[in-house]
Amino acid sequence: MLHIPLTLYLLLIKILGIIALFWGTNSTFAAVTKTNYHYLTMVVFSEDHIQETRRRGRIEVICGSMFSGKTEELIRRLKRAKFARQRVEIFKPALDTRYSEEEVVSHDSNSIASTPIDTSASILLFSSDKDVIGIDEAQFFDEGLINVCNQLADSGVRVIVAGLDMDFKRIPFGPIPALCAIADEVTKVHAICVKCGNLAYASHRITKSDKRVLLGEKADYEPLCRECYRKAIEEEQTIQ
Ligand SMILES: Nc1ncnc2c1ncn2[C@@H]1O[C@H](COP(=O)(O)OP(=O)(O)O)[C@@H](O)[C@H]1O
Ligand SMILES: Cc1cn([C@H]2C[C@H](O)[C@@H](COP(=O)(O)O)O2)c(=O)[nH]c1=O
Ligand SMILES: [Zn+2]
Repeated sequence: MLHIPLTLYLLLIKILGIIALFWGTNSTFAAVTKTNYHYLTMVVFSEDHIQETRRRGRIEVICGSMFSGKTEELIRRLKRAKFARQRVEIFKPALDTRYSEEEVVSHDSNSIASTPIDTSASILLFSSDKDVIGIDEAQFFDEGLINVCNQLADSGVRVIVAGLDMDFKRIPFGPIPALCAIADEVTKVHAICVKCGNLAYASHRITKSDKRVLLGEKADYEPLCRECYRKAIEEEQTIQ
């Protein structure tokens, strides 16, 4: 097959796509080229850049199990906002001292400076004149966070919230479910199930403890898919 570089191929498809859009006939060529054009623009040019840079209030939620990449995705969006010279502030619950007291840190050691706070009300105190607010580990905040996020978004701020959607028992965690309901956009991310390699959606607790809040990482939790989670719980129940 003729080897054309990807960029040239994309350009060609784009030009053909534009011709096909104007052509407007129902010929097979037009239909196929239009489909290709829409598919490629969807897949290759999927960055929603306008939403990122235009100052418009909105709530984005990034949720999923442990190790699913929530913090990495949060840091990625916040760093891009900083590159766009937007005024960014990041909060995390003061109780989350796992990797650092001052920074938001991912399992892969990506980090960004943050302000640790005890209650959601403090967010409003530190958010004047900000364009973008990031909040990590939001499951640990009080229910007041829902109103705080709405207030910020209504006043034109882009709010990006990351947090666990479920606790280790798979019960919806803290303010996250309500935040998903009021969000403009929800991104559900997945880890890899450590037992079978499928997509994981739950955080199975390995350590023996029934407390809802138990800070930890790989020694205490493992990401599992639905089937492996069910089997793990069944095994635990037969041992008891
Ligand atoms: N089972 C796993 N599945 C996916 N990523 C994993 C797994 N175990 C470790 N990781 C690492 O965790 C990183 C994601 O970390 P992070 O963004 O802090 O996740 P989260 O905030 O959702 O807990 C991945 O890039 C990967 O390097
Ligand atoms: C499931 C579950 C988790 N936690 C804790 C464990 C970690 O310290 C954080 C989650 O961090 P991550 O960035 O999502 O990996 O929450 C908890 O206290 N209770 C739970 O049920
Ligand atoms: Zn599995």
